[in-house]
Amino acid sequence: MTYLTVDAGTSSTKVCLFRQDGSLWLSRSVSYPVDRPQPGWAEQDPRAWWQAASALCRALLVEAGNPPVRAVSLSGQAPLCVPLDRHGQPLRPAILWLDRRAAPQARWLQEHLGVEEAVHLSGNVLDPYFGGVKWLWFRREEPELYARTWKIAQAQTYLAWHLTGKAITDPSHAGMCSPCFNPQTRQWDERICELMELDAERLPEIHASTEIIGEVTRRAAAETGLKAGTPVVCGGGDFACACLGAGALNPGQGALMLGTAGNLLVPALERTDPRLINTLHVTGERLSMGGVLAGEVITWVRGLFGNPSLETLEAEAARVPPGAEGLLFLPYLMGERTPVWDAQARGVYFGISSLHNRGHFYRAALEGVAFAFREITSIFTALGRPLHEVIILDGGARSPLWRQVFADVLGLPVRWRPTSPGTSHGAAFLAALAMADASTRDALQHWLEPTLDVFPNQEAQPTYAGRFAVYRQLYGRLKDLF
Ligand SMILES: Nc1ncnc2c1ncn2[C@@H]1O[C@H](COP(=O)(O)OP(=O)(O)O)[C@@H](O)[C@H]1O
Ligand SMILES: O=C(CO)[C@@H](O)[C@H](O)COP(=O)(O)O
Repeated sequence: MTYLTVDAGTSSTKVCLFRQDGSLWLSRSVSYPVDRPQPGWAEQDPRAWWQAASALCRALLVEAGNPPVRAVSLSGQAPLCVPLDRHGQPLRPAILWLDRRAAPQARWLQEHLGVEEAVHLSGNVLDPYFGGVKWLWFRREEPELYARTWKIAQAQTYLAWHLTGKAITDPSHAGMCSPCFNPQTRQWDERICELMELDAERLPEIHASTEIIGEVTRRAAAETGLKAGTPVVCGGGDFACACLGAGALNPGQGALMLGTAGNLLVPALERTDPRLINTLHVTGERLSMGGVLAGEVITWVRGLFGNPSLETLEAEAARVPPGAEGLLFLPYLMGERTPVWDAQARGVYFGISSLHNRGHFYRAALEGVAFAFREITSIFTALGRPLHEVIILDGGARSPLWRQVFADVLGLPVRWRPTSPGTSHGAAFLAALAMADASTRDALQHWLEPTLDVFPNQEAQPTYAGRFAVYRQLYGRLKDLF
């Protein structure tokens, strides 16, 4: 028996096949672009997710010799605006989590709902990043399309619809759709939807992440090679599945997910803080995270230099000393979320001199993302939950230099599981829980391989402390100029 996972990420869709003991059997992905029709906008064709998912399922099942699949589990990027018509067809390109076009709608909500009330009700500030704010842009700016909308989906909803014909989501996704979700009732907040003149009927049903939401239909079976009737498990946001898949279960542990986005995730905080993103975990408890731009920064810097290989860039950056000889990078290429919540902010290379070469620019980019996370670790410390270690996972975690930079900048051990598929591992474990093959979260420990660890290099600490002090001041001094 196997579990099959589908993860619709920002840069690619990944399909993985796991054995029932949790070990990875096969994993494949198909990449697609992010479209940027205007500055600050980011869109994607949702059909690319299903085309990739169905083709990968077929290929993987053939490659594995068509093993029985016990359940399929889903994860995806969020929060998005993906309006679907009655036939499940996308009415426009998906508005991605990266997209900050809804700044005027965030301002309208600040005036008519108020930030304090939004934080009180949903745990989160009012920013164009959040799903509900994006939905308000859609309803106001594209009323004809809104009138034809059956459901406003997430990537997970869209995959689930193709597999089962049902439009669902889960609390980890819904919590990112502030201010339209109430974490107390774990349902859409109808009062706020009414204020926004948004019809709550057009939102997907919320199910627990470990719930079986349906079965693979005959049509989906023909498209994917899965057997009709295979159970489909709800799953969760890629960030929440990453936190589970990292095995970050104990106080003092944080999961550092490095996809296009970077998320530093901590479950079960006693109190939330609006500088962070606050949602619910796939396990049902609270989940708080710092969210910054990560892999997108790498893709961008590579592109600037004509797309040399990551190995070449990494080797050049490794020859540059910690602190990049005075070159500092603010990674706010698409505005920034935590902790500054500023859609207008932009990236900055600061302190450029004629000494600096490509290796310096690459190293400064790696260090800039790590500094952004050091701001987040200091918030967790202030909340009484200091981190003692981070477990790093997903695309960017494959970089040995970045793992060392994180250890040095955060001053924490950085642990990594080389063969774990990160986010998808968490989604697969949700399938095991849903099928009652695992009964408690502790069973996850048996699924996870030992970590490969890096520790802070003491010699780098004074340099990074000094550079972080400058990093912290930079945004404050520049923010009125963006
Ligand atoms: N060796 C590496 N060093 C740094 N970044 C990397 C490396 N390998 C992949 N990445 C980054 O990881 C991201 C892809 O990770 P992935 O987990 O697949 O993301 P997503 O879920 O957003 O599709 C890309 O943005 C890429 O730049
Ligand atoms: O916005 C968030 C949460 O901070 C992201 O986790 C998105 O869900 C995108 O994830 P990736 O596609 O980068 O993995």
